[in-house]
Amino acid sequence: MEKLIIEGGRPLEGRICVSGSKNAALPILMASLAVDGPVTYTNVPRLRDIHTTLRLLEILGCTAYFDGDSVKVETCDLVPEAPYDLVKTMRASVLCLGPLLARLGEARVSLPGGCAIGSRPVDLHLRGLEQMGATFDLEAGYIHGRCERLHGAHIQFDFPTVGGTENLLMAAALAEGETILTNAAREPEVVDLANFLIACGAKISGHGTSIITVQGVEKLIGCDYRIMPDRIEAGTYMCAAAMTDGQLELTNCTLQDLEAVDAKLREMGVEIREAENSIFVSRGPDLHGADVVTLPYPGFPTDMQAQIMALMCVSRGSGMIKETIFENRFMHVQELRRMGANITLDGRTAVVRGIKQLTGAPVMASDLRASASLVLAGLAAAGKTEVLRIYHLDRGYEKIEEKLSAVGARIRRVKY
Ligand SMILES: CC(=O)N[C@H]1[C@@H](OP(=O)(O)OP(=O)(O)OC[C@H]2O[C@@H](n3ccc(=O)[nH]c3=O)[C@H](O)[C@@H]2O)O[C@H](CO)[C@@H](O)[C@@H]1O
Ligand SMILES: C=C(OP(=O)(O)O)C(=O)O
Repeated sequence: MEKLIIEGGRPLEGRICVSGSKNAALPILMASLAVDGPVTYTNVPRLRDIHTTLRLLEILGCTAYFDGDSVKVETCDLVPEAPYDLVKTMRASVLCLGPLLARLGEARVSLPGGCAIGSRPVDLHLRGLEQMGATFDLEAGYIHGRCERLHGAHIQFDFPTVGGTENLLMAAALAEGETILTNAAREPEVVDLANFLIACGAKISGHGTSIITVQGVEKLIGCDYRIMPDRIEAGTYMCAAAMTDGQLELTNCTLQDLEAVDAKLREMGVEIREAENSIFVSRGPDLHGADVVTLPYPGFPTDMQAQIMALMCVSRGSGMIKETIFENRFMHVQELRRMGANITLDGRTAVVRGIKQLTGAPVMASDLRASASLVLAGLAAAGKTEVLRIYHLDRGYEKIEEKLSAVGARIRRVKY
C-alpha cells in the first residue's frame, strides 16, 4: 500500500498543466467498441481507471494500448462478456452495455454495484435500452442483454443521468431510425462523447441541451480525437491555490465548463482570471464561506463538493453544503474533523464554520474526491498530514505529487 506524506502550510506558486478528463475519456474509450476501424486518442490521462478500461477493451476483443502520448484502440473480434473482476473496480465498465448491444446484439456485463458514495443504480440505462428493443435477465450478478438490431425510441429520463445518457447515446448512434433523449444530461463530458461519435460519422444534434436527437447510422468509422481537459482536476487545483494563499496558473484548461465552480469561488472571494487556454487563481484578501448545492450540470458538480468543503474549512465565517446527487458523499467530513475542521452534518447538509488553520494528522481516504479534499487540507494545514489509501486518488489525479511538488508543495509518496 502507498500513502502520501504532506508537510503543509506552504503557498503553492507556479504553473500546473491540467490533464485530460477521466470522466470524458472513460465513456469515449468505451465508445470505441461501437467503431469499425482504428481510433487514436490524445490527451488521455494515465490513470488507474484508464488502464482498467484498456484491459477491459482487450478482454472484449479490441487491441487497446498507450503508444507514446496517444492511445490506440481497434475492435477485432468482439466478445460480449465484461467480467466481474474488472467491473467491480470501475463503475464506468457498465458503459460497454450500449455499444456491445448495438454491435453484437448481446452483452453480458457484471452488475457494477454501489460504492462508498452511494448505491449507483443503472435502472435508467436498462429501461432506455429496453425501449430500444433489448431484453435483460439477471444471471448470477450479471446483466445479460439481448436484442435484434436496436431501434430508435423516445426516451424520457426520470433524472438527467450522466452514465445513462452516455450509454443510450452510444446505442442510438448505431440503432435503426431516430432516438430522442429528453431530460438528458448536459455535462461537458456527455458533449465530448457526442462530439467523438460525430467525428466517427454519427448523426447527433442537441448535445449540451436536455433534448438530444440521434439518427442511427449503419456503421461508425475510426478517427483521431483529443479528449477534453479535466474540469474537476482544474477545480481541485483552483482550491489548492486559494487554500494555501498561493498563486497558480493552470494551463490546458478554460473556465468554459467550470461556470458554477468559477462563480462560487469568486463569491467566496477567490481571485480568478482567464487567459488563452489557462486560468490564474489566487486567494484574494477576504476568503469567506458560501452556500453550495450540488446539482446536475450546469449546477455545482458533486465531484467538486469535497474540495470546496476543504476550502470552506479555512475560510472566514460559515457556509452550507447540500449534496443532492449521492446519498453518502460526506465520508471526508470525519477525516477533516480529525484535522480540526468545524463541520456539522445533518443528513445531506453540512454546515462548515471556518477556522484559522487546520492541523496535520493521519487521515484515511474513502473515495476519489474525498481523497482530494484531504490532500488539499494537508497542503494548507500546519504540520504533517499522512493520507492513507491513496489508490482512490490514483483513479482520478494524474501525477498529483509531481504536479504539486513542482509548485512548491512538500509532498511525497511512500510505501507502507
Ligand atoms: C448528475 C451527476 O452529477 N452525475 C455524476 C455521476 O455520474 P454517474 O453517471 O455515475 O451517475 P448518474 O448521473 O447516472 O446518477 C445521478 C443520480 O441518478 C441516480 N440514478 C442514476 C442512474 C440510474 O440508472 N438510476 C438512478 O437512480 C443515481 O443514484 C444518482 O443519484 O457521478 C459521476 C462521478 O462522480 C459524476 O462525474 C457525474 O457528474
Ligand atoms: C466518483 C467519481 O468517479 P466514478 O464515477 O468513476 O466512480 C468521480 O469522478 O468523482
